Amino acid sequence: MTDVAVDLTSDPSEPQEQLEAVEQELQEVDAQIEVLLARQQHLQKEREQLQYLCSTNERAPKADWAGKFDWDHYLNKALAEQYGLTARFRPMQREVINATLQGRDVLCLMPSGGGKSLCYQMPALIREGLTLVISPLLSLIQDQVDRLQGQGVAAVAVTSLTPKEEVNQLYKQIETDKHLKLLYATPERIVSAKRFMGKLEKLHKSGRLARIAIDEAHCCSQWGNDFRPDYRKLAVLKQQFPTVPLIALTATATEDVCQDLKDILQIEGCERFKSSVNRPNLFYQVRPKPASNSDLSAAIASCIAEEDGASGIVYCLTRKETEQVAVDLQAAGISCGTYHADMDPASRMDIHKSWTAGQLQVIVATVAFGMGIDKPDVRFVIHHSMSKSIENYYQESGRAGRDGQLARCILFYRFADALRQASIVSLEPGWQPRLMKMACYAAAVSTCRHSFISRHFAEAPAACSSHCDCCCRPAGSVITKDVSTAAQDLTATLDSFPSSDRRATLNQLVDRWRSGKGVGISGKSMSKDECEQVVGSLFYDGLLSLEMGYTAYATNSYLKLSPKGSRLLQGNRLQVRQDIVASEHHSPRKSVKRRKKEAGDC
Ligand SMILES: Nc1ncnc2c1ncn2[C@@H]1O[C@H](COP(=O)(O)OP(=O)(O)OP(=O)(O)O)[C@@H](O)[C@H]1O
Repeated sequence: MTDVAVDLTSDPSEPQEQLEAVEQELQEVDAQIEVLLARQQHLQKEREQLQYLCSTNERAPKADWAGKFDWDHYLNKALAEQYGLTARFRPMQREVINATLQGRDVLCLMPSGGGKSLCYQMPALIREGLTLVISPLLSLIQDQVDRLQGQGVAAVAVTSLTPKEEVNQLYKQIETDKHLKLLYATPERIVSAKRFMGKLEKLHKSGRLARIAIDEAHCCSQWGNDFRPDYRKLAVLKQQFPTVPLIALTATATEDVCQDLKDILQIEGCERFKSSVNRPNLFYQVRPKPASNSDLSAAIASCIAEEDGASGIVYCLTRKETEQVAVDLQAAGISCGTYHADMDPASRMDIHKSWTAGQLQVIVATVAFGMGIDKPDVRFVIHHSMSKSIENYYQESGRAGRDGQLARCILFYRFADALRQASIVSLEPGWQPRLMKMACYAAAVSTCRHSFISRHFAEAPAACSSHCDCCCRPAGSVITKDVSTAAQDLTATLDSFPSSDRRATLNQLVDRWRSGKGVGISGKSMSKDECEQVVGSLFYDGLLSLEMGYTAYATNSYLKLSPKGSRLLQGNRLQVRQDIVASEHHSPRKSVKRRKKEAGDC
């Protein structure tokens, strides 16, 4: 910065020039002041955050979170009085609550239905101040607020559905009502409503913003199963309120996702609690999916008939499928309704309510029927088509058996569905390994399904106790078949496609193979279903790979010989698993009883 000396005795044209120079310099000074003020603000926040980290480290070096705390009595009392539960916490709940009450940032990984809501509601109930809860879904928010208000807890929500006049009223209440305990909002409100953030700032300054809870925190990560761009921007919360303890909760986060969400939410030094993902009361089963829609609907109807009228969900891939399956199930005498994103919100809510109240036995839905379903007695979740990842499947099927009683999770699978899913999700980042893993789960015939899921979430293999079809399968029901001749014929068939890309859709490949127009005749002797199974086996074993083709109207999945494939085929022998249990239909209750008698577990 230079000083400008104004000489008023010089040429009269000069003061004008000098004035301009002074004004210009003043503008520069203003700009610099702005930069410095912003820097000052940033440093003040950073100082606040560092002071907070130093003080929390001093206050609670490494507490025994399961130990005794001053507030134990109040927790037990609130559990009994507010929730009508007899002072028994579920695994990890007490530890999480203690850490957050101690002022720590917390990452809480608990399975679906494990009781995450209690972990942030309980501290809100027994302490002064307001807890801000960020939740992704309006229906989920509404459900929670209704329930809390029903228990006499002062909870409100500000969402896009709140009428404008009510928003103004709520903003006033947030400022003045010292008894308000929980404030629910969607991430969009944090990210785009400046006025809302302004209110939170004021609340923070007055010392009343007690904690922040981020439900379904895996939505922060693009590696997670439900990525929502606005969740990424929640970084602003720790930047604006560094001293306010933050608790992030999720049921489905792999290690990568955990790291990602800790970075995004800026809770690197948080306490992390993880309870096992294993849901021992769920019986997992995969059944071969019939090729025809009517056979499939009949198979689903027969699964439901085994349930003696108990409540359940059937997940389909598309809106059209939900409608067709619902018609078929109704024709089979099953009371059901559909739920998908194209329905108007009021109809969706009606169906949801009738199902929750037990007036409808089954809800046939797309995954739009998702987070926040809290019906404890769902006895079965049937997947008409595979999910796009293990995380998604775990979460969708996990809506069964939230009461801890035995429930069934049945997936109908055929290899074509993996390719169908691929064409739907192929624009999502990191979709291929996730889909591949899900296909491997579905195609497995002898790997314990509970262990498969546990390993996926980096846990030790779960003790299954015969709660999956693989562990209940009688010896000899799975054979290993030598399909090396078929594999060679199939490769030659792929080679007979135009040399520019040598790729084919599943139908093109199977049709040409069976017509014998490729090289070799093995395809001629097999049914379409068998051919599809062999192609699937080669895909899981890495001989075939996927390639996506995009046109203006459609996305197609093509199969190609992978580089690994041509290397493996040189040996000319290929062992491929072949599932021969097409006619096997387990009843888990019977199987579990039978297996317990046999006392031989997996
Ligand atoms: N300690 C407890 N004892 C008995 N029931 C409990 C306890 N804690 C929570 N619950 C009940 O368990 C059910 C599931 O709880 P909650 O909705 O918090 O699960 P969640 O972990 O958020 O599941 P999701 O991830 O599927 O939303 C609720 O009905 C809740 O009232």
